[in-house]
Amino acid sequence: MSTETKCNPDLVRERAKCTFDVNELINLFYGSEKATKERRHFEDAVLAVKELKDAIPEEYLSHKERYENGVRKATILRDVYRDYKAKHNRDPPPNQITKAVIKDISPFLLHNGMFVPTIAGQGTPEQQAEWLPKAESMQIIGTYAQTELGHGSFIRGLETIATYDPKTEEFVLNNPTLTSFKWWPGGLGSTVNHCVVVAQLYINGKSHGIHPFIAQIRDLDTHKPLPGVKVGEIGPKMGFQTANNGFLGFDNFRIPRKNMLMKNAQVLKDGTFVKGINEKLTYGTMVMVRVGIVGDCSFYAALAATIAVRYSAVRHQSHIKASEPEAQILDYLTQQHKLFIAVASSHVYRNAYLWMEKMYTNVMKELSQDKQDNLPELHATACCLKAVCSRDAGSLVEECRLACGGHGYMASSNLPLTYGVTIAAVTYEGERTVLLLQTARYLMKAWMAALKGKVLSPSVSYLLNSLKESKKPWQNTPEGIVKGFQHVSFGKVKAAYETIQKYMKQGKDYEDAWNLASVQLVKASEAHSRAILCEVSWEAVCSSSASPNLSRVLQQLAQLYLTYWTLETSGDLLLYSNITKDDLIILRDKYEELLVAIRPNAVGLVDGFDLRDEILNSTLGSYDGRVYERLMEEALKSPLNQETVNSSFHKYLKPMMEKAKL
Ligand SMILES: CCCCCCCCCCC/C=C/C(=O)SCCNC(=O)CCNC(=O)[C@H](O)C(C)(C)COP(=O)(O)OP(=O)(O)OC[C@H]1O[C@@H](n2cnc3c(N)ncnc32)[C@H](O)[C@@H]1OP(=O)(O)O
Ligand SMILES: Cc1cc2nc3c(=O)[nH]c(=O)nc-3n(C[C@H](O)[C@H](O)[C@H](O)COP(=O)(O)OP(=O)(O)OC[C@H]3O[C@@H](n4cnc5c(N)ncnc54)[C@H](O)[C@@H]3O)c2cc1C
Repeated sequence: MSTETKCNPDLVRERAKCTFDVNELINLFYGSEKATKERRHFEDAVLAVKELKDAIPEEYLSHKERYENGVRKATILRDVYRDYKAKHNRDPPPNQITKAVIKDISPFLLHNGMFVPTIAGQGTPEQQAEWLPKAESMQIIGTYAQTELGHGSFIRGLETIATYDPKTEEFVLNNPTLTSFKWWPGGLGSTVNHCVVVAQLYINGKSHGIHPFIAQIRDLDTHKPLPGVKVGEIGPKMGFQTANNGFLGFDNFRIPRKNMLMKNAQVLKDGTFVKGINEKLTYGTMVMVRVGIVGDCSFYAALAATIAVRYSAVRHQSHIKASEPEAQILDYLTQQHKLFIAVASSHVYRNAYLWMEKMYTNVMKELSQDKQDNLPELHATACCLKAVCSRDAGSLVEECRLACGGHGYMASSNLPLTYGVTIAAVTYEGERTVLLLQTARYLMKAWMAALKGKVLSPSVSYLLNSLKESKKPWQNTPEGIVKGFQHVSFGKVKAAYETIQKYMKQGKDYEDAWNLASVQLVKASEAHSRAILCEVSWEAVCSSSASPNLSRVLQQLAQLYLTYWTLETSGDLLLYSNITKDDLIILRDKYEELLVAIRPNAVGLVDGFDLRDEILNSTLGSYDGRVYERLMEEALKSPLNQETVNSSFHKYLKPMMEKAKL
């Protein structure tokens, strides 16, 4: 981190006000002092590589140049990872240094994030032994090719076909229609030479559902597409410019039988299909990534909050009192209302991620012993938390951007790109509504079980309690608010269920009744997610090992989250819990008190995310607060400022002005 010597005096004052030890917060957030040290050490090693520094900001490069620069840096970064592993005999610690290097999204994201994990999770030991060493060492580069032009959400509707030919013991891959073309996979455009292709399996004319296959699509020496492969890049997007998303189609492209990933289901040499214990295990990589996305949401909220809070401490505009100097914009309560929820939410998502990660690890362990009982709960929980956290994180980043006024609109603030990248998570890895409806299926089943008095899984057991406790008075405590959110979820689950029953009594079949109730079903899932986020984060704060000084501030943040959402969803609480108008007024006052209480620690709290200037990559958010200097320095890098008079003056402006004289 930079020293305080050249720091903006407002930030120096802010840091002096902080009531807790920032290093303690950093160590708590990242797990331990050792974890912090190792992470920083690795980040130092990456940032010491001169070739990773960009000569000019990415925004001035063409689409093609941006990609090429991204690949160049991704390969150097990969060497640093490899060297670290060789030296320390372990992988580098979890870190976000790719943000400092690639800025946008790495063309290797899908290789590391989905290609390798799919081989590890869906391959037999023999298949893992064949491909993992090559993939992990980057002898081969891959992606996860599932989505098609015509289908992304409904994966049973995918049209890519893998027909087994027992004579040659091969699968023949085909994309018979335009809509069957793979569309979106990261790195597919120009980077990868392999992919996991998700395709419909046909044996002797019979369909056996979708399965993952490994296909080599480009020559390893020339990188030319292999015969029978049509592949390319899909063009510019809202973000993900360097992710190199691509399209892909096969024309009678043959792959050996062993290239179907067969941990779950198998095709024997003679074409016999052996079903797996649960066909949904084929969707396993998506579950893993959905859990990871909750963690990503914590990072993006932290990044945006760090930029906006530091900027708001440096920025002065207007007066609170006419007699006093212009105020730091962070002193306006409205600004605190916009920003502190982003700080608080980052902690909430982090705790939810750690909680989900544990659930994921347990279920994976159980699956390895052929025990599947807790898989539905994992799937339902990962779906709704991914859906709610990504949408909320996107909104929080946008609110942080807006809170920086005009300068937040500058690319050099890094907030526009951060928004583009964060909001993508609402769609990828399962579109928000679609995932919430998956959770709703689970909730409806849980509700029916609750009505029968059955024992429910831990994440929905509150439905039973709420059934018993619906008459208890509201309590204006964090625990009371958590219960309140559970009552809202309970009320919405019950209402959605009863709506389905109502339509069925009117003669509709279950599917139509489901569709007619689906707005309510989505809202029930959202309420369920909010109840989980509130409960998990409050419990995490209460059981944390933080010192009293830090613990006080973390509790304030967690209470801010609870109170913010109570006020945001007060209508629901009035409808489904025993909260009263008076309780809401008390909580409104409490919320304002929390903003005021958190205010002196705002800069300390974002320093506690320990995001280096290179990761923030923002003129507005640097540790030293040299906002105006940086804005000007970055503007001067514009190619338009490298010449006094641009040629367009002579070509267009001057002739126009002269014509106007005639
Ligand atoms: C740590 C790593 C983090 C780093 C991140 C790096 C990577 C970033 C990636 C960024 C790039 C993005 C990549 C992608 O987007 S890849 C493509 C992702 N695509 C999707 O997510 C598609 C979404 N659609 C689906 O998942 C399915 O189609 C859907 C679940 C919506 C429906 O499937 P299906 O029609 O087959 O199922 P039903 O609705 O009929 O349900 C039947 C029952 O099956 C249960 N089910 C469904 N899915 C699962 C699952 N994954 N696990 C367990 N069980 C599952 C479902 O609940 C039903 O059960 P019941 O019958 O009991 O109700
Ligand atoms: C940046 C980015 C990167 C991606 N990377 C990859 C990748 O590497 N590999 C890959 O395979 N894919 C990738 N994808 C694709 C992504 O997984 C899909 O776009 C996503 O799953 C959504 O599917 P869709 O585009 O078909 O949306 P659609 O399903 O067409 O959604 C459109 C609308 O229809 C609604 N809808 C659809 N079905 C239902 C339903 N059953 N009930 C109610 N409403 C419904 C949705 O809610 C939404 O409002 C990526 C996408 C993005 C944006």
